[in-house]
Amino acid sequence: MSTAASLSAHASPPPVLELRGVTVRFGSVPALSRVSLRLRAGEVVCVLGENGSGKSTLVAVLSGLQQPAEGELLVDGRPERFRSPQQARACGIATVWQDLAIAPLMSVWRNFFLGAEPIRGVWPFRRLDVGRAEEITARAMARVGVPGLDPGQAASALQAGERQSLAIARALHFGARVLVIDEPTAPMTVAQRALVLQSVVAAREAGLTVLFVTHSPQHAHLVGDRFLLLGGGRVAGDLTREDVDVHDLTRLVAGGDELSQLGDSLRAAQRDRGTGPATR
Ligand SMILES: Nc1ncnc2c1ncn2[C@@H]1O[C@H](COP(=O)(O)OP(=O)(O)OP(=O)(O)O)[C@@H](O)[C@H]1O
Repeated sequence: MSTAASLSAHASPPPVLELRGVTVRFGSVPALSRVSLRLRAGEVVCVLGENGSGKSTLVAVLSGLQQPAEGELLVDGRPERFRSPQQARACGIATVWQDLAIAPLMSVWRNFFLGAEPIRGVWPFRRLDVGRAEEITARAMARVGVPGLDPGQAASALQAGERQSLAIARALHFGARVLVIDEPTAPMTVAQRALVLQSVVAAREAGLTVLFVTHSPQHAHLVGDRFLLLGGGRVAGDLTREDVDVHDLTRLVAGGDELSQLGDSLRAAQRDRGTGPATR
């Protein structure tokens, strides 16, 4: 094997999704400032930060709702420019929004398929295969930790966590590769919150990459492999599970200045160890 061929054979695959120096401004206010991040296959990266730190703007960029003023977005190492959420979806990026738009009067299975329902028979005798649609929906929901759900019931009967699970199950079923989840800030029971976390774990087990935006360091530490800390629209820290325990993470998210200082010293330490990412 030639040197070049052996190098490429051993090169690690590019990140599934990468941002390089992304800046978003609203008027003169930068909501994101030169943000770089890399999402690798099968990892859960949690995004944490105070109100106004840029979390929603980051979600908007990744989901094609907001185009950056500067910087690059790469999918599998290829530069992409999302001009709409459809383009992000076509690249396998599914976003589960806080305030999910569901059709409350339609059944759970109808909401699951939304236009992609299984059909049986041949034209002109084509029929919607309701039995199969219900079976697929029930199986997909069980996979994300909601077993025994009646897929025929109205979606309005679902609680907040179950609605998130439905959206995650849908993304899994329809072949998303990256799941961007904006955890609802609205009050939820512990059981409903647990469902969202369970769905995150199920997505990772299915090999998906997950970017999980949460206000809770405790939730982040339960499911995350890495923690991206935003402060004032900048990446103030990019930490692994080995870097921080849940108490450190909680303290860091609560204290902005300390967070940036710790982020700086951790990045310096990573550079010294040669383990840090090149662009941060
Ligand atoms: N459409 C907009 N027009 C003007 N400024 C905006 C807009 N959206 C966000 N901003 C500003 O950009 C900054 C980042 O906001 P963003 O909503 O991304 O933060 P966040 O971390 O998601 O906050 P929260 O946790 O409160 O949702 C804030 O200063 C916010 O006021």
